[in-house]
Amino acid sequence: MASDPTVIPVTGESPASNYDVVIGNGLLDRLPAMLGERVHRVLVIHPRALRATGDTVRDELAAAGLTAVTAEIPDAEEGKHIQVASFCWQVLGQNDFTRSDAIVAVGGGAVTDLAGFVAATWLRGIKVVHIPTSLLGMVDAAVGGKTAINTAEGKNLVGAFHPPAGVLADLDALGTLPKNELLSGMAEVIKCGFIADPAILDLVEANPEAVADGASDVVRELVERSIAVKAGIVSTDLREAGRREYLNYGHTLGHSIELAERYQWRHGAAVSVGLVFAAELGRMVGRLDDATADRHKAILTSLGLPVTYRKDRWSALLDGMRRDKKSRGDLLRFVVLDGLAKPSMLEVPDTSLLFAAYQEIASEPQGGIRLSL
Ligand SMILES: NC(=O)c1ccc[n+]([C@@H]2O[C@H](COP(=O)([O-])OP(=O)(O)OC[C@H]3O[C@@H](n4cnc5c(N)ncnc54)[C@H](O)[C@@H]3O)[C@@H](O)[C@H]2O)c1
Ligand SMILES: O=C(O)C(=O)C[C@@H](O)[C@H](O)[C@H](O)COP(=O)(O)O
Ligand SMILES: [Zn+2]
Repeated sequence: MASDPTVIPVTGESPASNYDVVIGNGLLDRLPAMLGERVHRVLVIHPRALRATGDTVRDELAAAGLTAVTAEIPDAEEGKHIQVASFCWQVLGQNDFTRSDAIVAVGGGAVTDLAGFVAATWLRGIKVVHIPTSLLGMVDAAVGGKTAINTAEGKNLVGAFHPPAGVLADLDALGTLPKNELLSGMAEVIKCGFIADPAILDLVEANPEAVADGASDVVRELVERSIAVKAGIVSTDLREAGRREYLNYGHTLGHSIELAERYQWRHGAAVSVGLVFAAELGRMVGRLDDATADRHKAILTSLGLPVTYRKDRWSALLDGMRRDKKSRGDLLRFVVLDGLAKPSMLEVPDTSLLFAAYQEIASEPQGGIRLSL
């Protein structure tokens, strides 16, 4: 039997921008109240693959007396494109959307990133509510207000901070999520374990089978703990002036792998390799103990997530990492651990250190195929 929803509050930059992340089963009846009384028109943005869910959300809004239209966008990273944003702006314009209207994003992290970006830019900012349907969307992308599209030069290079008015994480959605997508989301869950909440790591290690079952109580606890980590950080540093950078653990190399793979790797798979790389960096500079460094590879491997990448791609990866948002001029910056749940920043003026750490995770080219998740 489904238990009561859990509500995790997120503090915004002003009291009016505080919002809730609600975690539970079937939560759609809460959507009209989350949108608020002033909203009359709603654009529901969903990927082609989730048309039925998008239609259900539209019908729920219509039943509540709102004017609801849908915009169907390409699936996954193909949706995070300027032409897709432009298509959504066109739909908003043709339907006379005003500043008191809203967008509802229904889908994985790619959809919440794109829809959030459209909401941030239409009339310089309208309300958005996220209904994440993937594990990764629930534990990470829908929370915290980072929105983004990709460009030819790299991942998430254009975007805005635009927090949602609320998030409805309906765990029932995980029932149809393919297993590789569930595991991709687990990479971000494990990231939260290493940077802030080691109980997450203990839970994953103790329950390998339950972790792969989206309906398990273990997955619910992992979702709640991960959202609590993210909510705690973004509540104090929305615009990434400081500790929000820790949420980027594993992403400097991870995003570069996604670009090198033309977005054919799942985000979490690329982050998984990036986490092991960051652990090796931390170990090499003498900050991270061997046991915690080794734990990265062990826990990610136990889930079937990749922990190595092609050695012939180093130069392209380095180019990609230079465009990471944590870079400052020619200086590359990485999140590393000084110990379990002790994230810190490492400035790397000399790329030979990065190359040395990369040797620890480099594989023959065929490794990339085996690990594409
Ligand atoms: N804004 C942030 O803070 C943040 C955080 C983490 C990741 N991200 C971004 O999120 C994206 C990754 O998110 P993702 O892993 O959810 O990818 P995704 O949105 O591409 O979804 C993955 C796949 O799962 C399918 N899917 C989603 N929900 C489903 C369901 N319930 N049933 C069946 N299929 C379903 C989607 O259609 C898609 O094919 C990346 O673009 C990443 O950069 C953003
Ligand atoms: O919320 C954050 O901050 C994060 O860094 C979370 C990451 O998991 C996420 O992938 C994010 O989109 C990366 O952001 P970027 O600033 O490196 O584009
Ligand atoms: Zn991420």
